[in-house]
Amino acid sequence: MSSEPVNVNDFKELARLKLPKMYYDFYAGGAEDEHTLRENIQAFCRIMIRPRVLVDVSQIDMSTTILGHRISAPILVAPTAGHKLAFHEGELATARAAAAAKTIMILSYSSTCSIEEVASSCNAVRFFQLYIFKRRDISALLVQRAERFGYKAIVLTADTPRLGRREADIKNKMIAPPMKNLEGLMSIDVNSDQGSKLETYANETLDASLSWEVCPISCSDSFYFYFLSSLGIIFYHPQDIMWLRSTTSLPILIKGILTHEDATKAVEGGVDGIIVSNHGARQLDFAPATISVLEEVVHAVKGKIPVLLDGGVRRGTDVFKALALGAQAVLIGRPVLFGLAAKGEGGVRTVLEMLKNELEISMALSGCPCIKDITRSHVRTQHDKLPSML
Ligand SMILES: Cc1cc2nc3c(=O)[nH]c(=O)nc-3n(C[C@H](O)[C@H](O)[C@H](O)COP(=O)(O)O)c2cc1C
Ligand SMILES: CCCCC(=O)C(=O)O
Repeated sequence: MSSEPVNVNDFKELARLKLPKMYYDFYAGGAEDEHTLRENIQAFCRIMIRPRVLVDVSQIDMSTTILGHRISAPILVAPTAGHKLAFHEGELATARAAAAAKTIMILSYSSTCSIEEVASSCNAVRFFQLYIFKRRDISALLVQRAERFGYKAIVLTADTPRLGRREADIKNKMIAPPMKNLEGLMSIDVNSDQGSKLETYANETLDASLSWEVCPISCSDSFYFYFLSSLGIIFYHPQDIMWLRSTTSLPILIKGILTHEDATKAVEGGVDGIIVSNHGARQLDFAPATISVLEEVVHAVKGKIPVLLDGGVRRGTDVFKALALGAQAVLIGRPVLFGLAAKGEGGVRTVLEMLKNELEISMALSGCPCIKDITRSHVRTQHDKLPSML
């Protein structure tokens, strides 16, 4: 491509030209037939915006607050593995770009720069994404390191009891990117010579028994516990989430929720936020497009905790649509990786700026000067029956 990129999608082609095929496929690919990968994008296209005119939009304020942290726009950096496969400075470059954009970066546990290196590289607000390993002591240690180094929340990814079948990675015999946080704790080498080594590594190490299973809350020394149980009232809590809580005082968000059933369990389980996500369509093919189930989750949550969304966000209008359907903010995954591969830190900055600029113009042209002005009535989904469609 000879000309400069003018939108986020242009970065994908630039990245393809720069990256070795194995890495490009790893970043771009989805699970199996990639039906959900396409749907994540196409479902946004089926939603129309209902603009209002003659609203004073001479000042647009995109700033918002997530878990008490003020950011310049509701667009966060999603946790993604292996940034050094894209650019030699890896997550340090991404973190600096997030700081420049005044937004939050969620660092993947499988980052190629460590929790500590990223913390000292910039003053972006950072969250830390976690998987729970069979070796729980290692997960607990990572959480404690993140907390000590100033990360502000733990994002527990719940959609990966096993790694999805990413067929390009299987064909390419994808190797696991070097995971700096695990140095000295766990080997990422696998014996197998077949298929995706990343998949083998993940399936050997991640704890697939993680569940919502509940146990009675253990506060046996509490007067209230005796009092309430004497009335037959007992509180039950999901024990795995309780375990995570016991390792940290940070807020916990659950990433990978797609149904009202799980959203309700998350609220009852006392988590601090939900990320509606299908892991960028890399796990279960034929999982629904995230934007198509956002409202279902938002209704179940009833405003008790923040709901965020990722998957297929490529335009400012996509951000606008997600906010109209009840998300507090969105996360972007691949656009950041493609920006990083194409132009390093500057590429990630440009990607974030492009989306912010597009959101700004979408708000202006829809008659929404502030984030809170974006409401459900600013979009029309295929399920809405409006007089204009009858
Ligand atoms: C190359 C790649 C690596 C990823 N690694 C992780 C990860 O380590 N942990 C995680 O929770 N999600 C991971 N994800 C999923 C993202 O956090 C996010 O859900 C997804 O990329 C959003 O969709 P989008 O790429 O269409 O924006 C990864 C996604 C990609 C593309
Ligand atoms: C075991 C590392 C998994 C990284 C990941 O979540 C992804 O590639 O989607």
